[in-house]
Amino acid sequence: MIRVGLLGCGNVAEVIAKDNIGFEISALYDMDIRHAKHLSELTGAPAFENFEEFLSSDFDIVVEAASVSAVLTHAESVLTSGKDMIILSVGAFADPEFSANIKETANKFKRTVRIPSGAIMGLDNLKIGQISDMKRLLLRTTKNPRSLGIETDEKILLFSGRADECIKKYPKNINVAVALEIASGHEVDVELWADPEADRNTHEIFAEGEFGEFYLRIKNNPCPDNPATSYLAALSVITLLKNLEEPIKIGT
Ligand SMILES: NC(=O)C1=CN([C@@H]2O[C@H](COP(=O)(O)OP(=O)(O)OC[C@H]3O[C@@H](n4cnc5c(N)ncnc54)[C@H](O)[C@@H]3O)[C@@H](O)[C@H]2O)C=CC1
Ligand SMILES: O=C([O-])CC(=O)C(=O)O
Repeated sequence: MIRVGLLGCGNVAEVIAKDNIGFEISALYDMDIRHAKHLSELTGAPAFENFEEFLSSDFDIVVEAASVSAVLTHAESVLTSGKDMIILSVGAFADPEFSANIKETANKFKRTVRIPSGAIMGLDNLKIGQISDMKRLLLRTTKNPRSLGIETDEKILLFSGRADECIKKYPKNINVAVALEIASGHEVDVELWADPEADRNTHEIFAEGEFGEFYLRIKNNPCPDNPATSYLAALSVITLLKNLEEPIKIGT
């Protein structure tokens, strides 16, 4: 059975820890030790205060559900320690230097970094953008102002521009845009809306290219303890782990 070390023991990690299908939680690390200890009580896995001790303990793969800054700080040492990694805070890859360095390190140490589809769908076949022309790719995300850390009585456009700029301003809310960029191999335009009427996190994807046209809208239920994060993001990681060692892979 795959043994998982959780980097980040918040809201997504708790869903993963509770629904461990085909894998076991073997180590826990969070910069807030209380969060790691809470999951330790649920899973029986040890909670580490020191990142190096966490990393050298006995498990196969680090599942990151922490923050963009945690990825920037720790991803390289995870790979050099000989462990694979699943990265949910994919916004870190908007930094081209970091991205190139992780690719080089993963190659050198023969490790794999997997980026789950997270809070969106449709990512698999948008990869065709890597080999065929795509002339429009837009992500329109709408969340409740509370999730975005602001207050407003009316629906407002908070950001319109490139994904790599948006993730700098909203690192906890728009990782999906960077996932779209990596999958499609194209720049993504982003609109981020705050809507006080929104009780779900909605992502709309508009794509147009050599293949034809594509529109997708997903209305995500929020996670129980963090309305900014969609429940789907946790399900996506669990499903990725469940299928990790399957010999037949589905999806592009
Ligand atoms: N790719 C995607 O589609 C999605 C990505 N996300 C991202 O996943 C991550 C986890 O989300 P949630 O569980 O809802 O967040 P959360 O805020 O509930 O939990 C994050 C946990 O990580 C810990 N943490 C943060 N920075 C850390 C660091 N540098 N070192 C160690 N621990 C650290 C925090 O103390 C907290 O316990 C967030 O970065 C979020 O933006 C969330 C939803 C969708
Ligand atoms: O959970 C979501 O709907 C999207 C999200 O927070 C992110 O991409 O960072």
